[in-house]
Amino acid sequence: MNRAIAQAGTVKALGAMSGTSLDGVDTAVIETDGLTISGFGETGYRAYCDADRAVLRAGLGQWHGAEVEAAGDLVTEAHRAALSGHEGIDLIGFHGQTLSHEPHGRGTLQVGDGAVLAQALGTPVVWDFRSDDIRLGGEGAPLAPFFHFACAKWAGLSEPLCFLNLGGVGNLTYIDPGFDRPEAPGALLAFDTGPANAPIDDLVQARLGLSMDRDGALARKGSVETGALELFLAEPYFAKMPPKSLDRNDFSEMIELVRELSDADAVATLTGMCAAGVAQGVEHCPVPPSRLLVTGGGRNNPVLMQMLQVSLDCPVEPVETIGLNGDMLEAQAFGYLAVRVARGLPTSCPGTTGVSALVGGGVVSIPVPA
Ligand SMILES: Nc1ncnc2c1ncn2[C@@H]1O[C@H](COP(=O)(O)OP(=O)(O)OP(=O)(O)O)[C@@H](O)[C@H]1O
Ligand SMILES: CC(=O)N[C@H]1[C@@H]2OC[C@@H](O2)[C@@H](O)[C@@H]1O[C@H](C)C(=O)O
Repeated sequence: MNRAIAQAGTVKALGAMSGTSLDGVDTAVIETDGLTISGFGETGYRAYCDADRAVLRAGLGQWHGAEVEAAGDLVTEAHRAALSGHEGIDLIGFHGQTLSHEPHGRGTLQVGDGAVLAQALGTPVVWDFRSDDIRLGGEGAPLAPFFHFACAKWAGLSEPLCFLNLGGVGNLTYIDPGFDRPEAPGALLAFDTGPANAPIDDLVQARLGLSMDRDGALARKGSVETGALELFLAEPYFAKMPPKSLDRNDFSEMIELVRELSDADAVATLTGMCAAGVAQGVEHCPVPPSRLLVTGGGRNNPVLMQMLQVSLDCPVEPVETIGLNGDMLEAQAFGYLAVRVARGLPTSCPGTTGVSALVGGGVVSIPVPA
């Protein structure tokens, strides 16, 4: 019996995440028993080249067909390369690449084949983390909150706080570390706050051939167009109570709201929309958070971080402030969640996805000896 699938003890899990920004594959080792974090190990990053990104972009919003197949093959191969070479791994947590997400419609689609990876790498792989949650009426996302809870415990935090991921999409996790289990009612509240970097990336790519507004250089020169911001916040999503989640392109019409603006004003306005979505989301927290710990690439954007700081009454800091690696938190999360799935522990609850009951969904693929 594989150690990681046994019912106790700390194991070395290797997590992998390819997120909605389509920037590349993050990999990270985490030592855990599925409850507490014992340590963080080596990390890796394999960037997608422009040709890779074009294949993935062609699959966005699709559910079937040649573009989905091509994206899936690319993701599997990219992960086979990225996950090779790590020593002494007991279990792999493979998220795959989300192409489409419509939890109360067609469901959710993450491409990449964990069974192929298990066989190629000779290591058990946990994958397809979101489907069971949706089958039980949940949003299927966000799933990192159970890991954020473990991180808060690892850091010895005791006051209610929030983790905020600023990737292509933003997601917020409210945590009350006073509880001893993430699934305890009241321990967690989580949801997607709105678009984060995806619309900014898409606009600067289309207008300027840039992959991002690096360091907020453009936003710094621009001004937020308040009319567009008000139209954005009038979107029904923001009045909706959690649970709620988003597809990467749910707000792609935002680009229309800034079409007539200069590059700097358009980027500043999209950045302001991201911050406004977060500020609106924090209002849902049961008590005001003592601090907001920011992870994901958006924490590197000083203009966005400043907009968040002036919008909130608590300190807004990168997760590095408490010794975490904001580039790798999602990869670590799927290593952590993989151990939980393998050991029959929940990975989502009503407070994080609106699922009707605790669920620890996922497929465990075991390599067949040659
Ligand atoms: N120095 C920087 N300045 C501004 N933005 C940055 C910087 N570094 C990264 N970013 C932004 O962060 C994005 C990547 O963030 P991240 O890797 O967390 O996204 P992801 O994990 O793919 O998305 P998600 O969490 O939604 O799945 C980039 O596409 C870019 O927009
Ligand atoms: C369907 C899907 O892949 N959603 C992603 C996306 O990217 C950020 C946000 O929206 C979050 O809800 C989720 O990913 C993170 C890893 C999560 O599940 O916690």
